[in-house]
Amino acid sequence: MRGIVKGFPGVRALQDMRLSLAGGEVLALVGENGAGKSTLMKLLSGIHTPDEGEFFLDGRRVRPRDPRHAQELGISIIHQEFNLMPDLTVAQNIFIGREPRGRFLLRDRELNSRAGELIERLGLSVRPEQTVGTLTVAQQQMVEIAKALSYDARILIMDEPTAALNDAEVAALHDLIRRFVQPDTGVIYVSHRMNELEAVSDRITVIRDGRYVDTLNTAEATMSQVITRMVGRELTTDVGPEDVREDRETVLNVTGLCTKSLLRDVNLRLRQGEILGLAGLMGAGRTEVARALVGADPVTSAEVTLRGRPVRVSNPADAAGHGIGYLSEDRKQLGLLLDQDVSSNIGLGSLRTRFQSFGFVRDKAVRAAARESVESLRIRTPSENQLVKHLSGGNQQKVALAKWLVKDCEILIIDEPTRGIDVGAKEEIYRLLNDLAQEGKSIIMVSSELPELLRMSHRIVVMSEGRVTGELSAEEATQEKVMHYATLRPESERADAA
Ligand SMILES: Nc1ncnc2c1ncn2[C@@H]1O[C@H](COP(=O)(O)OP(=O)(O)OP(=O)(O)O)[C@@H](O)[C@H]1O
Repeated sequence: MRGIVKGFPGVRALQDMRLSLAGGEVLALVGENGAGKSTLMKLLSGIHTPDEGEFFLDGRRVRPRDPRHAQELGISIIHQEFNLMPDLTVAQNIFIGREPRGRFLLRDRELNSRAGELIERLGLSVRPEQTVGTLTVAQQQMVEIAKALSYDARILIMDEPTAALNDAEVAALHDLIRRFVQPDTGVIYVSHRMNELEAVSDRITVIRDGRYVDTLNTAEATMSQVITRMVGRELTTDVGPEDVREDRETVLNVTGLCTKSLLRDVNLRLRQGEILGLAGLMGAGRTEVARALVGADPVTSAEVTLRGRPVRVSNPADAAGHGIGYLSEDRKQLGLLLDQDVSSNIGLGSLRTRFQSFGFVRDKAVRAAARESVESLRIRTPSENQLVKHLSGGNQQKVALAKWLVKDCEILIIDEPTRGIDVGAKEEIYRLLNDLAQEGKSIIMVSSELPELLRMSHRIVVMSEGRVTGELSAEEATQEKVMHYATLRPESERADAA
């Protein structure tokens, strides 16, 4: 691709952009939130059309008109949010819209056998007749890959494919990518996770502010070179938790938290000014704890006290009323109003408490607070008046976080706060969280990125299969110790103790 220009109203998303993918390679595409990665990939896969620029495939000039045309050219894209039908089987999803004709039973048998071949070729751990809705996120992603392959894709684009995967699943995905790459196929891998680039890519193309910056050979590059090119400045990564005194008041105390589906007898204590990390593998129950605490899911039993006083939190609005903020891990449910502007979204949660006097909303104050957040979190937007739906994924996440930072909560429960957020902005968020803790706010942070938890938490509570299996202070916590507790089967632990 060369000379690519793409604009949206008020935004120059890409200018004079270029990119080349060789046969047999995995090319990583990196850049800050809003740098233009998704836009570039959407041009390549025919979702948007460029204002200017040329595409060449095997030296021949092409122009993907629409997604179907791109697919015919052998270009497939797997988005962060999958395009799968949960009620259909794996085989039906792979061949959706292309089912063989003929009698129903025969048709299903042929579908299953064709899907079976694909699955075997890729060595996937799913069966053709499984219903997609019952699969894990990692397995659903495998179905997406099988689907892309069934179109004889030669170029496979993966947009942040590991955002919802655990370490073992990431390794399995990287294996799969390696198997997919043949001399005449290639993969473009968009990710914010620097350590994965080293593991999976051959070359790394860096873009910044919609422009091409550089392409490096992964084997020869250091990650700090990549990061410096990405953010255009040196990054300091020295923040970590400041000490919290042991004698600080307990703000939130939870005992015997149980839910119907998963949680068994969870006990948690959160002190003032503390960042408490919640660790565990996917499905361990971390998100369930967060949701139960803010009343987003029903609990079967729990005793919750806030500064020693028993409280009952029956829904997230209730929680907010008690000064408990909750940032969901789910992008689609971040609590953003996509059709409203950045400023309204940031101010929304605090209208009554911060931005209202004599019944009038102080619009100027809301805008000033929004501008401050835009600056401190480096939210990439033409102004605070831009509609949130026009922001890139990572920038939407920042707006969601800003909403809670502005609201001035006593307790902040944040689930995967830096998912999809670029390295530079991560540092800003860590700094802000630390400042909040210093001011005496208390934070529960759920994250599947262990290095992030180890760096940020004063204490780490580890869960497995719906129970708390261990607790580690910042001094004693290591990756190995956390993993030990995270993989402990609570039953066997009890057997050990006996
Ligand atoms: N439909 C649209 N209308 C207006 N602006 C848009 C639209 N789509 C993208 N943009 C803008 O184009 C720029 C590039 O966005 P893009 O989604 O490509 O970034 P990205 O590099 O993928 O970011 P992230 O890492 O956050 O996913 C951003 O400033 C974004 O706000």
